[in-house]
Amino acid sequence: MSDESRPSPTETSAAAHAEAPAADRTRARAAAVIPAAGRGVRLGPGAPKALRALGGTPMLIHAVRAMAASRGVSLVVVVAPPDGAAEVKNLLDTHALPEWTDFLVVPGGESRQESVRRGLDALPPEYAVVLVHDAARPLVPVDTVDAVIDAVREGAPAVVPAVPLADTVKQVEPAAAPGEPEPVVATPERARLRAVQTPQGFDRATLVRAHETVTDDVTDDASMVERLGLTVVVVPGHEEAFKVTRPLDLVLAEAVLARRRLNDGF
Ligand SMILES: Nc1ccn([C@@H]2O[C@H](COP(=O)(O)OP(=O)(O)OP(=O)(O)O)[C@@H](O)[C@H]2O)c(=O)n1
Ligand SMILES: C[C@](O)(CO)[C@H](O)COP(=O)(O)O
Repeated sequence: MSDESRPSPTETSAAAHAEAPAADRTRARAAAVIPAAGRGVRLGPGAPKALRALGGTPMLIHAVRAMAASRGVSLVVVVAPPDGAAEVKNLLDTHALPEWTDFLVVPGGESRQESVRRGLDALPPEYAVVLVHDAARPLVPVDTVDAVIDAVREGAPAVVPAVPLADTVKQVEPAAAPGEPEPVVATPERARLRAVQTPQGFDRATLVRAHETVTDDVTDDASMVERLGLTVVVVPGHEEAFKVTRPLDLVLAEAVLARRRLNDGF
């Protein structure tokens, strides 16, 4: 479908989707929630991080395309910066996106957790599988997205893509006062640690329950499911699914994109 004929994200209708049996996740349709409402303070001054350009295209559009590239994803819900929903709708209307995916835009909240919850609240009922993907991970390959969906469809309540660590990690005691040292209290066995990426995939009912139950601040959605006492399954992540957090990450992302364009003959 051309950009001109694709329905506006505001016009996308939940009724357009067929009902999937709640108990059968093997063929369940997946929706991706993309929290994109962060400021990007660690990236430095400028527009909200998701709206900053990567290879001339907003980072958010890369992230949306990464989700929509999967045939398993039939709805993408973008959680926009609170005052940026109109701009995000306009971006989705004016960039080429796969025709098999519908789009919704909702305003975000004060924290990532709150933004994800708002995205969940906007989901039409027929989606039994939900991915949560950071706008700040614009270059995740489609194979990683598909692996996460497959693992949820096979019955895991929660799935995270993860990679081994290159650095040794130390646990420290917080400094007693600013400028004071942070003594090391432990060195976890590196071979048992993983750096966790997104998209994280969930049985929808489980993720909704996790967000209703866990109210304290956490840094990812899977940890909320862990707190329910459920098992979170790990699938292989990908080095290109890194999070753009600091300025150097943007340099790396530009390089990865340039390499892809070279390989694709653009
Ligand atoms: N209130 C918030 C905060 C974060 N996010 C999203 O959560 C993802 C991961 O967060 P992070 O990389 O920490 O982004 P920021 O919060 O923007 O970064 P910073 O902490 O540097 O400001 C990002 O896609 C970000 O847009 C969100 O939707 N709503
Ligand atoms: C969800 C996440 O990307 C998993 O690694 C990460 O925890 C987000 O952390 P942030 O501090 O909100 O960037």
